[in-house]
Amino acid sequence: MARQTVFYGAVISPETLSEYQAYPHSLLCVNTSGNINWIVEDVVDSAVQDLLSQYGALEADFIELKHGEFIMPGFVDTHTHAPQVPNIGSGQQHELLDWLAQYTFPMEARFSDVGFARRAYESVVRRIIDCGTTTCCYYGTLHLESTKVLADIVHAYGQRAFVGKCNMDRHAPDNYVEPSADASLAATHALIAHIRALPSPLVQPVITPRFAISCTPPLLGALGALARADQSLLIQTHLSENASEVTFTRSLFSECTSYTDVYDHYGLLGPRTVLAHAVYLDDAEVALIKARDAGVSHCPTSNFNLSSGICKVGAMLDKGIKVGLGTDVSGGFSTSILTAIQHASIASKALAFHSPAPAEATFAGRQLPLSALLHLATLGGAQVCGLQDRVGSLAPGKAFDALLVSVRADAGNPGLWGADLDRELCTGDGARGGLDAMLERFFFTGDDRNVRRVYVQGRWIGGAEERR
Ligand SMILES: O=c1[nH]c(=O)c2nc[nH]c2[nH]1
Ligand SMILES: [Zn+2]
Repeated sequence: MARQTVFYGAVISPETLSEYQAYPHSLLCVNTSGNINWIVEDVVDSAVQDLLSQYGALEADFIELKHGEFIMPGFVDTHTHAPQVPNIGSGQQHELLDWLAQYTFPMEARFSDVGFARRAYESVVRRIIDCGTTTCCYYGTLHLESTKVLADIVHAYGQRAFVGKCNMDRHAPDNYVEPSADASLAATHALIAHIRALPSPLVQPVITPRFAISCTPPLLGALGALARADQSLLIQTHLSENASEVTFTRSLFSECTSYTDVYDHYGLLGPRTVLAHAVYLDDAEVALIKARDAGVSHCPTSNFNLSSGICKVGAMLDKGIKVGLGTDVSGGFSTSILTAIQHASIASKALAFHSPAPAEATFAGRQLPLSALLHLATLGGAQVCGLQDRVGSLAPGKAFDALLVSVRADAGNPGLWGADLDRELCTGDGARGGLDAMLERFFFTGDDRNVRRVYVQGRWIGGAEERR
């Protein structure tokens, strides 16, 4: 941003799993570095000029939000596969291992063609940004050059992201497998060097062993050693998604006490590890994840779609485990975290049908409240990828990674027209001025039409409204 920008209007931001801030009339100032400078809540119109003067912001760009619009933190997608976006909506009658073999590996293999990868990734990244994802953990394919292209595109489009070259040296088709652990490691190093040479630090590399089945013990060991040697690297992988996968993994690693223990054994389980799915865990595995302070990416759309199962998120939250949301395309059929929010809510309700809440539980066995859904989609995701001090909520000193959301009729989403017509709903009673109702409607009936603007580090990078 060349100048400071001040937004005047409704601001929503998570605080804890049980509470969030919702102020209908805030002033929020973004400085020229794209960080939030200051926020003043509950500002009446007549006080705006005085406050701008007091803060030395009379020259700032001034954006006044309309009735039915609000600012909130951008979504954090803690797990998705960029090369699988072209496969969205196909092969969904299969469970994980058949789906990988019949649909996923053949599509990913096509990314050996760098030209194909460039065309695909340009549209994939644009689509994910326009859904409101300001930080994204991306799996690429096995291919070094194509994954460099993915990182370049993410960087050029201005999204905050982690980009990983998938590691896979066994149990894969001949045309889509790495020749050795050494080759896989060398390509991983080359991708890390490439990403770190990009002009801005918004894009970071991530160690990406596909899952234990796909990696030989020497490869897992080498990646664990890399993670130990470079403590700034994130690790992402899949854990315990599907019953057949768990059985196969246990047969491959009989020396380990559990699937989770495989990653721990090879030095891949720590505070910077993002574990996608975590559906079939026993108590000892949950305790191990907590002890290592690893984070879980809850991917409910994928878990329903591939008939995998339901992650017991509430129980993990009660234990203090970090949890965020993942779209997991194309196991999941939507690039939008809004869909993951909807399915996280349904998943919690489905669990509650069968296992009512224990007396001491806050979240286990209960439907997730709106506050927890907001937290999972933003600050929880930021915690999972170690970015909680930079993003995930709106506070002075943090980066302005944010969405300008509209639930107005002119956003063009017929599912939300009532929110505009019904001023009582949007205005509401009391200090929160109907913001709870607007947020709930956005989460459950909103889509990318309602994501009017997407900002990362103060830069307007996408959304439905045409950029200047
Ligand atoms: O949902 C998933 N998508 C994948 O691509 C994958 N690979 C291993 N395990 C996986 N699970
Ligand atoms: Zn996945």
